[in-house]
Amino acid sequence: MTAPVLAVPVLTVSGLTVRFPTGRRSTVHAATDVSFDLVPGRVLALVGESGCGKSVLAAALLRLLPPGTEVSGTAVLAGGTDLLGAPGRVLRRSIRGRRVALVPQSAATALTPVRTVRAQVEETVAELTPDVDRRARADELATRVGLAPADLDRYPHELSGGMAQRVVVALALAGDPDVVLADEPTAGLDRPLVDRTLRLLRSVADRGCAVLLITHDLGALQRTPGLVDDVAVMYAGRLVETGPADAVLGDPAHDYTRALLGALPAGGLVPIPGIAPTLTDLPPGCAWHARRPHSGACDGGEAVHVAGARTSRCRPPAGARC
Ligand SMILES: Nc1ncnc2c1ncn2[C@@H]1O[C@H](COP(=O)(O)OP(=O)(O)OP(=O)(O)O)[C@@H](O)[C@H]1O
Ligand code: NI
Repeated sequence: MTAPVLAVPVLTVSGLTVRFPTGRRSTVHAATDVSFDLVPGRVLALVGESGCGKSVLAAALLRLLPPGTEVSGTAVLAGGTDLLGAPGRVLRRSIRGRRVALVPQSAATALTPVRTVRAQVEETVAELTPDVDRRARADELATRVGLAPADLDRYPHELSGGMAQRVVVALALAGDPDVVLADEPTAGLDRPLVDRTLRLLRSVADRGCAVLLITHDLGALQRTPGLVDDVAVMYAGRLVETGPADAVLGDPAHDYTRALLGALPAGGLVPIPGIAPTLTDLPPGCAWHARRPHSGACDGGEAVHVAGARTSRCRPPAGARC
């Protein structure tokens, strides 16, 4: 019997906490004590309702949050650089785009309308890898994301939404990053394009990148098994459940994950009960418990239960040790 190959993370996020002071007594608790690993060749989907802190998490990792934001915790790349602690100069020169790249939410706003796509891709190539032939590299990146090199000679408005989305993935791949953070890359796309974009990100991981896919489209993950490897469920700024995708989506441990799945067409379109908490005014203890006090599905505590590769707050997954 061969021993299992241990996956070595390329990015280890520990205790990431983000606070936006918004007034004399008011603070947005956008992310609280978030920990996860990103592993080469794997896609981790970060899911949760609108406003739960997903985008803030990605922006924190790239240090794109406004001045005055309070960020604590660590996010350590293989080799030792802490994304949250490294000087801005180091981030700009050797990390952003080169080791950690972002696929933004909207291709339309990421691309300049007045220049051809080729000009924009070649500019990024020249900036990140000045020694390579930029035209050849741009063509290679286009092919890699499923575009014809001739497509690059068009202006952004001449591309379909799906093609524009491919261009921003090509831009993210230009510096050959180890980590790709994709923030709602399928927002506003129709179902075939959602599936195509997700398959593209799967192929990016299959070539060795670690991918964080932020999405609230749980349905897309459910209808194509194998698209993502792992799932982290975020609620009110905290990860309430993490684990392999088939386990989390097929047999959720946390009541909130069950509620999210139940709100999908396949789950019966049951609205998530109660209202999402305000992140300036979180209850002590478990915020989901406060929303569903009589569900019997939560002990109201904050304990993280662990079973193999799965974790769940409040409610143990099968086989958990407490
Ligand atoms: N600069 C800021 N100042 C104050 N609050 C902010 C700031 N940026 C984000 N927030 C708040 O942080 C919380 C988390 O926002 P975030 O954009 O991360 O949510 P999300 O999970 O990505 O939602 P969506 O799925 O709608 O994109 C929200 O309450 C938001 O209003
Ligand atoms: Ni709870």
